Amino acid sequence: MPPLRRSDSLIDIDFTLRRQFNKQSFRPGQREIILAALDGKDVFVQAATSFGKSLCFQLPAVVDRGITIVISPLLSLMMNQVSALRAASIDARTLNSNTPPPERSHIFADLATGHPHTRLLYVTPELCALESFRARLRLVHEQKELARVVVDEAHCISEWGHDFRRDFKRLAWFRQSFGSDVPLMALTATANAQVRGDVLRTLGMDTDGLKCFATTAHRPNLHLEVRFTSDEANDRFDDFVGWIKGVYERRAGPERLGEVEEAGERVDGVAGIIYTVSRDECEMLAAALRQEKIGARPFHAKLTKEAKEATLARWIKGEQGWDIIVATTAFGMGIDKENVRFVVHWRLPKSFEGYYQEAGRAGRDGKAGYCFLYYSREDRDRTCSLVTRDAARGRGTGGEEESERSVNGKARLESLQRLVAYCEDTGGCRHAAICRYFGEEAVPVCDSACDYCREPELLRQRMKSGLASEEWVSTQREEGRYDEYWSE
Ligand SMILES: Nc1ncnc2c1ncn2[C@@H]1O[C@H](COP(=O)(O)OP(=O)(O)OP(=O)(O)O)[C@@H](O)[C@H]1O
Repeated sequence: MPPLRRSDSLIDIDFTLRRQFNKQSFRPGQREIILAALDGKDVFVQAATSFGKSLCFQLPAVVDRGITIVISPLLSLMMNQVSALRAASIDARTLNSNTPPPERSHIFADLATGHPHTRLLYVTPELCALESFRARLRLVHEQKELARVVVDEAHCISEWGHDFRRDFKRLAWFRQSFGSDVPLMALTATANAQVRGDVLRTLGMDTDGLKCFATTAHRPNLHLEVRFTSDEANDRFDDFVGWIKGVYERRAGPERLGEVEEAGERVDGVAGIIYTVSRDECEMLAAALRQEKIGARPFHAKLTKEAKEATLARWIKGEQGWDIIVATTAFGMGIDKENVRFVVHWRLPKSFEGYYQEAGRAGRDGKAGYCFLYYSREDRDRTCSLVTRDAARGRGTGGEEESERSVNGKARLESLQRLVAYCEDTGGCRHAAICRYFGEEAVPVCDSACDYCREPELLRQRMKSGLASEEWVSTQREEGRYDEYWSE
């Protein structure tokens, strides 16, 4: 039996938006998605980073009867969302490895009533694979109180995606167990046609009743640029310090200072993220920037939970000295700070999707965000050897796992190659290249928001003078210089 629904959701949603979510109006597309969900449809949402996808399942969860289960790949992402919802007096909770025992008991007792008070329960895909948890959900379903199942970052389902996670595939269980009684919603910012097809098939959403919403991946407020470099030039640090100090100087100048002070900001209060690939580089770079009196702090998986939480909280608050996070990719999806003004990729990321997800942390308030990526051919070879090594890891495991890994390895390598081609392409708009990558036919309007559209000739010159020649790089490669160079 399908869960009971409220019938007056049309009236409810504007009121709920203002009262519980403290937002004045829906962004384009949100209302339609929310109404389709409230209508009991399966919904697939593909929308650019910062579109406001979370509201599309959070609001129905508040308006509808029953509990909404949200499956998410990252603990930090779940914790951020749960604390924001609880601050808005919405009964949201999370069950994961960090959940304290009393909270865990509370959630289990709540589910055991069959009529849970919890509106949204965030869980990991691993938990959904456990029989004990499944039994609890069956009980809630029997009471017609399982309102919806949401799969966030749904691209993790597909081995053709850059973030494939085996346990996401097992989410097929929901449709197999509950049929169309329990509507599903899957959301992602980064899926190509193949990944999309996999998500829909795996979850059993590929039916006539499905409502698909896809918006462009284009983020017109992101200024995209590739900065070319080489091992020999080794000039990233000076280049970045020159750039950020230039930004501070302009903010301190007569034209901008009044505006900066009026907004209650500091001249050097420019929030940003620098992505590095290794822990050592992350630590060293943050320390070197602090030596230059730039407020940079490291963030990587080996820091204690307390250190990470403190760093994140101070950066989000915009405290002096905590302006820039220097991070490994441990700091990625789900970071929702609205005034991040720049994202720098210190080295070539491992995938096209990863790059665009991370760049998408900039400019979430709709104002300009600067995204530049330092690209060298030596890094290209290092990253390629890393991705190839990762792909080889599953060899010999046999069966389904081996075949998944081999597909995923191939997909990752392909994605990296497309990113390399993007970096070395000096013949067209960056925004258009990104939209093409995600399978869009329409060409976005760039309005000088990329290095090509601003100064195509300069871009070509910069590439010519900035990169090492292929001959040089291949000699180095043959000598094994790029092997085993990075440890994450
Ligand atoms: N209707 C709205 N009015 C104002 N702000 C909104 C609205 N909807 C969402 N937002 C805000 O937009 C920001 C981005 O939303 P959200 O985190 O859901 O993005 P997302 O689409 O999941 O992006 P990503 O894929 O990058 O994580 C949040 O701060 C959210 O509060």
